[in-house]
Amino acid sequence: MTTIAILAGDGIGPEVTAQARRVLEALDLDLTFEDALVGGAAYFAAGHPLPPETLDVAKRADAILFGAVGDPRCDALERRFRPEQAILGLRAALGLFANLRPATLFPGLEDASALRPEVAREIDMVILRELNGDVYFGEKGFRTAANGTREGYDVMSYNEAEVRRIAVVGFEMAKRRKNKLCSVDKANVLETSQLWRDVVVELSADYPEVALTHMYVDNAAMQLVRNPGQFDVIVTGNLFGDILSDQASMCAGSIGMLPSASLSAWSGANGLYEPIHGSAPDIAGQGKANPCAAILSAAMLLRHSLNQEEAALKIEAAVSAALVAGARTPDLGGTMTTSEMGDAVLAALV
Ligand SMILES: NC(=O)c1ccc[n+]([C@@H]2O[C@H](COP(=O)([O-])OP(=O)(O)OC[C@H]3O[C@@H](n4cnc5c(N)ncnc54)[C@H](O)[C@@H]3O)[C@@H](O)[C@H]2O)c1
Ligand SMILES: CC(C)[C@H](C(=O)O)[C@@H](O)C(=O)O
Ligand SMILES: [Mg+2]
Repeated sequence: MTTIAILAGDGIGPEVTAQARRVLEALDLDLTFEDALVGGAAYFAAGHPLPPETLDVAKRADAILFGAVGDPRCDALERRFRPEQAILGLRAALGLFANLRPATLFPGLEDASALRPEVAREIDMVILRELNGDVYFGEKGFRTAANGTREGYDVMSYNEAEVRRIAVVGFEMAKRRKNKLCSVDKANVLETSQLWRDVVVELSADYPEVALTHMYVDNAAMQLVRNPGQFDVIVTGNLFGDILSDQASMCAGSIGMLPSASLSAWSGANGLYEPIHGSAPDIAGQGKANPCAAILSAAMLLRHSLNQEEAALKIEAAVSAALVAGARTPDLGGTMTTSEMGDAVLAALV
């Protein structure tokens, strides 16, 4: 029996996850679903954004389908109680260091992209984001200097083992795609990035067939909108990957279109799958959220954790067919509700 943990979370999380679940159920794969509270929903119900029972459910499951966490009512809480700590806690507890964020333009979405159609059409990349280190997990705090000046700090660091294991995934992915790996850093300013670059260069000796390039993150942000077609696999740190992937989403039409897989090993066992977007409090409860990123995350779950490539392709083809047929939520310029978009994908599932 295969168990999928459903951690729907806050805001539009439960709305989009429900559609992804419907699609998984329709495939008749003999999956069992186990729901657990996470984020603000868990804080209000159980006093903690990642209660031990939820972590247990996540650890026991064969894979996790995650919605989103974040609730404006929690923004003033002590940090350890904030909803966002739940996703950070899961990534750390499960050792999910490799975050795959594919960005492709589905046919017909040229008009939704923020780029000119002929530029947008070329997007077909994966942003591989390191997920267990960087400034996210360094020492952090507030302090007050003797003169009363307040200071906040977050230490950025990577050790070479952390860089090497994500770089290996980057090279391996590039080998399975177009043999192009672009490592994005800020080595002109940051020692963390200099070590990152040195380690990536050392490793490249093992992958002579992969064309390795390096790009500073500010230039990468510019190149992503100038000519996204130049990228195949981008490998980068936690913070840069977070920012660049939101940016890439608008090149591909909408933040509601980009799925992700968070893996603890190249094989993908026990992964966590979630849209790259957040809980979108501005549209929560209105049926406006695009469920495609969540549905496509379910496809990634089948591919990477359950070894069900055929079923994954079926879901991706159904999303594509629904879009080609004109199915659109408001973010894509349409009027469909979240569940109508789910209906359209289900109807296209063959
Ligand atoms: N992994 C996660 O759980 C995750 C990811 C990002 C942000 N967050 C949290 O979500 C909350 C809101 O953050 P934010 O507003 O910066 O980012 P967001 O991604 O939630 O929303 C940004 C903008 O994109 C829109 N949007 C997002 N997803 C959409 C969808 N599926 N369909 C249509 N439109 C969509 C929103 O309406 C909003 O205008 C915060 O608490 C943040 O910390 C959580
Ligand atoms: C909610 C937040 C902690 C998270 C991140 O920064 O990783 C989000 O932006 C994401 O992209 O998954
Ligand atoms: Mg983000």
